Amino acid sequence: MRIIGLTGGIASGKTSAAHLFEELGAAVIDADQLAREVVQPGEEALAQIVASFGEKVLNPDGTLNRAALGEIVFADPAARRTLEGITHPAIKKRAEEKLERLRQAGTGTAFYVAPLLFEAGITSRVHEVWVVYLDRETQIERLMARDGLTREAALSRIASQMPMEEKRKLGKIVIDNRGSREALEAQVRRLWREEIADRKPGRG
Ligand SMILES: CC(C)(COP(=O)(O)OP(=O)(O)OC[C@H]1O[C@@H](n2cnc3c(N)ncnc32)[C@H](O)[C@@H]1O)[C@@H](O)C(=O)NCCC(=O)NCCS
Ligand SMILES: Nc1ncnc2c1ncn2[C@@H]1O[C@H](COP(=O)(O)OP(=O)(O)OP(=O)(O)O)[C@@H](O)[C@H]1O
Repeated sequence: MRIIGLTGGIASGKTSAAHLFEELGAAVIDADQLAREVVQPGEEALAQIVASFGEKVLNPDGTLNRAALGEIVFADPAARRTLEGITHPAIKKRAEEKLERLRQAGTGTAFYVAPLLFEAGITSRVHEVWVVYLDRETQIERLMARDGLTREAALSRIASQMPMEEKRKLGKIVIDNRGSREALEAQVRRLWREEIADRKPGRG
């Protein structure tokens, strides 16, 4: 099974691109989604987060208060590393399980969508890396609009990741998402045809 790592900066359009590949028939595993699964009530990672950050990162119903935890970790690199030390092993384990299931199902190509593919050193687990690229100003605008963040909060999230210009240089393929949604879709369709369907007929 060929595993393509799909990465890019925050709000670059990874999820949007992945959905388009999925519509074309690709298998997709999304690290952000796994990150949500591993902190559900009852999961070991949630207990560890509470032990490290206190009850203030919980909602009254016992679920993780993501906004409260986000405010802490995107303002404090040491706190972010603590959180990553808890969540990343659990995310990686779950990703391996999902990849194994896809492999057993005879999947040809799977996308592993992960914002921190380079930062977390997961590149060795994928066969190639594709990067969704965006210029900084559009990135700030889309991030503020999607998450309702102030410019300052958006900038601190962006600063917690490897700069987009660096990520761009590391991609085997760069998907340019500065343009419209239609332009993104056109690139995805072309890549699907040229890089996946024509190379390996059949499902993803
Ligand atoms: C801090 C948390 C609770 C904030 O939750 P929130 O719902 O606001 O954001 P969400 O999880 O949807 O992430 C949005 C984007 O933030 C960026 N981001 C998330 N975690 C990190 C991080 N540790 N470092 C840098 N950027 C990050 C990514 O680009 C991600 O796509 C959450 O992001 C989290 O648990 N992060 C730690 C786990 C992690 O590293 N996830 C990234 C996938 S491996
Ligand atoms: N070409 C585009 N034109 C306009 N808006 C777009 C375009 N592509 C994506 N968006 C919007 O930009 C925002 C970020 O896109 P998306 O959520 O796909 O990014 P992401 O890389 O998965 O982000 P994150 O790292 O935070 O998970 C979303 O609100 C999405 O709808």
